[in-house]
Amino acid sequence: MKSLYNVAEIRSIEHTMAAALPAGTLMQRAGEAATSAAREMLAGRKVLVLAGPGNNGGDALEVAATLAGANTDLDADVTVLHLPGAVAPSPETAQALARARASKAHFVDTLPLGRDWGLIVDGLFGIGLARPLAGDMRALVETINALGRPVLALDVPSGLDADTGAVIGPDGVAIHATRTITFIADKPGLHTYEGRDYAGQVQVAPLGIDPGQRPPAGARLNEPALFARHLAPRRHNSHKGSFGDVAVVGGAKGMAGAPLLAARGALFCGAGRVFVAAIDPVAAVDFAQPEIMMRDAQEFDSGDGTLVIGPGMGDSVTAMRVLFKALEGTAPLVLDADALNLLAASPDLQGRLAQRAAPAILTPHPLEAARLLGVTSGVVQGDRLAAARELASRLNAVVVLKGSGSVIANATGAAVINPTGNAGLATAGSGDVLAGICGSLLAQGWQAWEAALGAVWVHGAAADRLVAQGSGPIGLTAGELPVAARAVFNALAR
Ligand SMILES: NC(=O)C1=CN([C@@H]2O[C@H](COP(=O)(O)OP(=O)(O)OC[C@H]3O[C@@H](n4cnc5c(N)ncnc54)[C@H](OP(=O)(O)O)[C@@H]3O)[C@@H](O)[C@H]2O)[C@@H](O)CC1
Ligand SMILES: Nc1ncnc2c1ncn2[C@@H]1O[C@H](COP(=O)(O)OP(=O)(O)O)[C@@H](O)[C@H]1O
Ligand SMILES: [K+]
Repeated sequence: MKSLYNVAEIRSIEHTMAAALPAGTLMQRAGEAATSAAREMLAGRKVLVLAGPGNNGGDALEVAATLAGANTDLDADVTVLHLPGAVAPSPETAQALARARASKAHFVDTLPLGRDWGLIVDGLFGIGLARPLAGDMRALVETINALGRPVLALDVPSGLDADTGAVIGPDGVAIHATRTITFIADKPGLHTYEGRDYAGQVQVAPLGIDPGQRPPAGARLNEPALFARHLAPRRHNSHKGSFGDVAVVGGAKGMAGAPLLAARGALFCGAGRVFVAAIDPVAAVDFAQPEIMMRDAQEFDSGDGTLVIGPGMGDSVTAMRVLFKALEGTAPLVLDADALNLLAASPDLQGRLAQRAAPAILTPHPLEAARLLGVTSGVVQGDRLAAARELASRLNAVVVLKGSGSVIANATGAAVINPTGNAGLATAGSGDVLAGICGSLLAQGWQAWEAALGAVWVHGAAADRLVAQGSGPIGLTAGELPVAARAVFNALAR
């Protein structure tokens, strides 16, 4: 299981472990693990080690001491930019400083000129960063980022909030790492919002702490194991009725494509029968996808089928009426796009949703989530896990808060961050496809929680597959996703 621990949880594990080990052991282990990572990354002799005032700086000093130690086979030329704080360092950091001072590393207090570093080790700040980087520290981070050299961040890229993935701001800066070696356990902020861009490749160094002995984490990374029980080869003796009906409700004038994309998402991920119930019907058939049955939303009765409601739906009286009827009914629901905006404008509809017994998945992007919560999208992005959990609990639904590192949360407070997907998905219509995939899995009998996890994982993996094949990220189109999702899904089911 890929657990994600927040700073309070990490501190508590650290506290327990430190009490059971000789002083300084954890920092020495952090230094050893980081040194191995540094050796793998070296792209030249010259190494710059940035050592800040706290224990993150202590880790960096351990790395410097080992890379430039008497026993090393490396011919590294190590420079330590040491930036001690006003208060005395912890005993373990003081010990690391003494070791680094006794090594061949040379110490400086301003950044040397030149840009030919074979590696930069970022040990400025870790999980103890308490406020935005300012003054000289800010200028240093900006200069380091402008050098464009390989950077190994220790624990967390300095300036990034390990809980939220936000650069600590307002208008903050953070180190852009090539790779982050994070200690004790993985952290949510490395995988969502700005975290993926700043952390680069993430490696976990457990420091000898047995994952089995850690308390349960508040969040985790999405992986097929979380929805694997629904992944089974199809029985020979099956028919289209075995895989459920999906009806996509949407498509106001000028937005007919959105429900078609959702319908294709549903079809290519295995729903038995797929309908589009259009608010403003424009075509009797989708010639590119004639399997999709076209209906008029005002007359359509979906029976027990799953409803995906919202793509391109608009905010007309008809749209409102159709949404109201859906909330009154007992069908499993996926609420997306305009359905979420209509919901945000109506506390009555929100109350009805919260009281439904049938499953519901909501797929807001950050602005839709902000409207539902009555805050700005900045507030939502500032703590994506909290926003997704709050929405899920208020509306008694599974919530997918979309964007880099989508967060899936449920009403009991569970939160999962999705690692698949890439910026190729930042294109109109990709969210519609996701909503359709969610509906498809619900229609095939998946529980809402697992349907959301599976759909988000497959949707992201489809985009990753397209990029690997050269069809993106630039210019990847939403219409390519359903076929790629089918390939991903079948590979999983096998
Ligand atoms: N303990 C252990 O067993 C282990 C710990 N480990 C390592 O320790 C790291 C946590 O260490 P930490 O708690 O010392 O915090 P850290 O991130 O170094 O920063 C705190 C310092 O920064 C300062 N400061 C904060 N914000 C600032 C700002 N904006 N601008 C300027 N200064 C600012 C703050 O000063 P103050 O706020 O008090 O003024 C304080 O001096 C963790 O990420 C991991 O790398 C590993 O070795 C594993 C074992
Ligand atoms: N940088 C990114 N990394 C991963 N996924 C992304 C990224 N940008 C967008 N996405 C995904 O793409 C989809 C976009 O959905 P949405 O914003 O609703 O767009 P639209 O309404 O145009 O379809 C979501 O699933 C979102 O998580
Ligand atoms: K750091």
